[in-house]
Amino acid sequence: MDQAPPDAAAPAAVHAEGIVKRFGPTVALDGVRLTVRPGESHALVGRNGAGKSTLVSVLTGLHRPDAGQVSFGGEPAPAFGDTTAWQSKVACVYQKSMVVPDLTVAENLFLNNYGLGGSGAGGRFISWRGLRERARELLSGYGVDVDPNVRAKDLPVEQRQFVEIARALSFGARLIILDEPTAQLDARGIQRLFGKLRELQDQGVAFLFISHHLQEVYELCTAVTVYRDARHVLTAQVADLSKADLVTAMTGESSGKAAWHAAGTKERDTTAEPVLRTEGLTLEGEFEPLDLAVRPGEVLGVAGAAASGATALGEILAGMRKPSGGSVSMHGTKVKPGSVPHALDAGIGYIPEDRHLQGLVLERSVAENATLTVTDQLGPWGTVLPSRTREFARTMIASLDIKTQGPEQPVSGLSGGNQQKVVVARALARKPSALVALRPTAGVDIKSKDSLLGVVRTVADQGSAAVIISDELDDLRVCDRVLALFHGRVVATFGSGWTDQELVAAMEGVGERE
Ligand SMILES: Nc1ncnc2c1ncn2[C@@H]1O[C@H](COP(=O)(O)OP(=O)(O)OP(=O)(O)O)[C@@H](O)[C@H]1O
Repeated sequence: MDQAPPDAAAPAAVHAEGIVKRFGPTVALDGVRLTVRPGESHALVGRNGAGKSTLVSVLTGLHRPDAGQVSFGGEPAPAFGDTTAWQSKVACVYQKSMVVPDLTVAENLFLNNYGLGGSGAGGRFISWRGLRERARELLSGYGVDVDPNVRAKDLPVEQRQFVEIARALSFGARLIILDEPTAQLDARGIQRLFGKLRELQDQGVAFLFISHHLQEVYELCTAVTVYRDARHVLTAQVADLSKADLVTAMTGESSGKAAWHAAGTKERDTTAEPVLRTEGLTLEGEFEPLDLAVRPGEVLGVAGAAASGATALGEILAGMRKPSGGSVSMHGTKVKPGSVPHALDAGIGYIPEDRHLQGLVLERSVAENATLTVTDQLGPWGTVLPSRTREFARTMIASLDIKTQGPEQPVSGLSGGNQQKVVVARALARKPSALVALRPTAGVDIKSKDSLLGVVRTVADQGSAAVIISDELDDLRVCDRVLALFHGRVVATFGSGWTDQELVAAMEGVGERE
């Protein structure tokens, strides 16, 4: 941490005090506070459901708090509903893009703000050339090297985030909230993002950083605030707080060492017939022909960063995409390619990466979502008995530690990490013979991560096969064997006992090991 210390005398970039927010019977925030100083990079951490996203909604004017005050730069927050005024104070870069995919970078930068880009005619006439020039100036002013003529949808995630940050700064905001900004970035992308954030901090921009990756908190942030069960627990300088103390503050328990369910805990029959097999499986432009064999009791890891082809592999195994060649078989029988129902019938359970697009029906209850794939087992002759659905959901809620008011609560009212657990519950509901998980712990807190990966390990120990596709080292630690994919090619194979450095190097295409 080599940044200059934030100016303690200057008014806080944001100060929130006594914030209370209720959703029906749920108290999401119970009198919490937060202060972020100019030029500071401040982490907000806590377990799933602790109240982080709710605070972000309050700080960005999306939710009106039931009690408490917010100020920016020493001035009271704008009136509720005055969107333009809020935009001039604060912006949040979400995992989900806020830019309009079909518009160019320049258009996105000056969306609702054309006067700035044009001739100053108050937005009545748009000077496209002026717009582009102004966009170029603005981006280079913040040191962002992105072509303003490119459509937003063609930008890599990292550059899209830069554009969103530049856009917020152009509205006058001096506080940027980053909600899990590294979720879709590879190691180099993360370093570039962090480099950019440090530069902006030196110019006095303040960041509130929300992440479940504690090592990123230690790398980037100067201060940290912990919420637990809707309450403020601690604010400290990162340098003064050990990781163990931070985890204790988050969980309320003395942490000890996380009990990772290590690979190879049980003797396996290495001659058993594979449950899941691929032969010459390939998707042109994504990955080269791949022969995989996953035996009962085995967890196979496929390690690969964004452009490795790993995601496409997972989607093909789940029947969501068609391969351009080769086959997938279950217990020796070929599975019809590109068909989710056939994959399900063959016994393949799938935990998708994006819970919103592929996982959940948000307005339906936890119970309904958790049982979507097993409605045929919930009552006689195709009926669905609500009592059985609820009972099933209760078991899942308990075993996965899902924080919810109960099985009847709509999934839209759950925190992000708890929604992800419902997706996992749904995949497990059918008791799959092969479980395919794509970055299963994205957005899940450190303690839940442990129990979730433990569930995958248990499913395998009970005789199923499991494939975990991820670039998260913690996800891969439960695996018995890990293949590293780089640009669509297996570049290394690891048994247990790999080091973080070796695996990262292989995923980045700079280390080879057979
Ligand atoms: N719209 C809503 N309706 C009902 N309850 C809600 C709503 N939004 C949030 N909650 C509840 O408020 C609590 C805090 O949720 P919040 O999303 O702020 O947690 P979080 O700390 O961001 O969690 P995560 O790390 O999982 O994203 C949770 O119990 C959640 O179920």
